[in-house]
Amino acid sequence: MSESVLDVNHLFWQVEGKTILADIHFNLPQGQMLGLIGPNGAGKSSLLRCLYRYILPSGGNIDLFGKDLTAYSPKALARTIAVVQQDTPHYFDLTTEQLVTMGLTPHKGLFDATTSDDKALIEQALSKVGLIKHAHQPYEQLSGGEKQRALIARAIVQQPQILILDEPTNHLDIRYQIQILELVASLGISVIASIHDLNLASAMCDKLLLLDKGKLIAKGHPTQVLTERQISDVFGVCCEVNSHPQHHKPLISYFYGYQTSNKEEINHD
Ligand SMILES: Nc1ncnc2c1ncn2[C@@H]1O[C@H](COP(=O)(O)OP(=O)(O)OP(=O)(O)O)[C@@H](O)[C@H]1O
Repeated sequence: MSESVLDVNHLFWQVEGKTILADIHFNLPQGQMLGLIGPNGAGKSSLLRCLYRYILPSGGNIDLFGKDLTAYSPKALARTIAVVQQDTPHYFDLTTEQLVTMGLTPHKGLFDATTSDDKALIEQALSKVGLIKHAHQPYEQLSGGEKQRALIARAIVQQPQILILDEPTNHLDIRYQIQILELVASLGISVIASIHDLNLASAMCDKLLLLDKGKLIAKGHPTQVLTERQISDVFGVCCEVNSHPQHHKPLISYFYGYQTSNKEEINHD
């Protein structure tokens, strides 16, 4: 069995008297891609924010390579974990290439110059995400999907051991959704990503965590988590789950007609 890089034990987060995360426990095995799924407001971003130490949990603990997350210096943490957040931040005055170069920061001293190896790494990362042609364009001029890909290139340049992605595919067209997640999987590093598209999560992830109202409802292989019953209970939709013809993991077909049944309910009231 592969070694665990991240261990989360009995994690709680309360804010303003509300429990946002309750008793979350899981681990991330070395080299695996773990998908975080659940409806809006389930707590996915909050959990990821705890993992990259943006939020200090109210209880429980997070171990990174067997050491408490709070014991890491900011620089050591940045060398270990790269994060691509859900909302694209603003980087005025930077070209795409300069943004991607920022990935080197945790590996550099204050006066260290960019070496030819660094330049090759940056060019490779830009090429992997299909942005070579945009290298000298201002980052702010990029489309939403291009910005997302630039942030992934920056994370690649950061050479982390763990990559945390909060809805990495939300601005991407279907080709780039598949391509970027395949690229991330091919890096061979451990990944935890929140993903709204359950079929994409099924195809791309080794294991899934299903969250609802801050609680962990299910965890395991996609076939254990993506059952018709669980999808109906948590997302409130009817579906049929079959085996995907290529990867044989769950393929979900959704049924429609919720608006009609809502109207009927409203009329009955
Ligand atoms: N700083 C905060 N203060 C108060 N409530 C918060 C805070 N951060 C998150 N929440 C609440 O915690 C709940 C979970 O939010 P979170 O963003 O983690 O959900 P999510 O699963 O990522 O949702 P989505 O799929 O819509 O992005 C929401 O009800 C949100 O309003």
